Amino acid sequence: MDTVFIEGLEVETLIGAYDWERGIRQCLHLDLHLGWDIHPAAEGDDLNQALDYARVGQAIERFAEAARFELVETFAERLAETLMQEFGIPWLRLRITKPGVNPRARRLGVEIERGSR
Ligand SMILES: Nc1nc2c(c(=O)[nH]1)N=C([C@H](O)[C@@H](O)CO)CN2
Repeated sequence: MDTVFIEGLEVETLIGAYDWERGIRQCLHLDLHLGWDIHPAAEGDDLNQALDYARVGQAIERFAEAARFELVETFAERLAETLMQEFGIPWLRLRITKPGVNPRARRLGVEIERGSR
């Protein structure tokens, strides 16, 4: 299956399991690969047939704005459900990196794949 992707998207949200994290907003880095058949959009040169990555980005911003989770796992699961439902995405891979947690690690976070190709 073809994919539409968004890499290195930064969002601010309330996220964290510790008390000191419940009163601040932190940055998460998102990489998404979204399964989508691009043929209909390409044949008609028609945005209405495309998975509009601008609209997906806006939906992610809205989701992050409202989210109040402790774990990046929960953020990932709920965001995947939201995007698949709202846009009819059949499959996605989502990687979430939480910067600044461990200075000895280059990156840490979670990666999930949901749906079927
Ligand atoms: N697997 C996870 N481990 C940890 C998480 C998490 O969301 N998933 N969160 C924390 C803390 O919130 C940490 O990020 C604070 O710096 C610790 N481990």
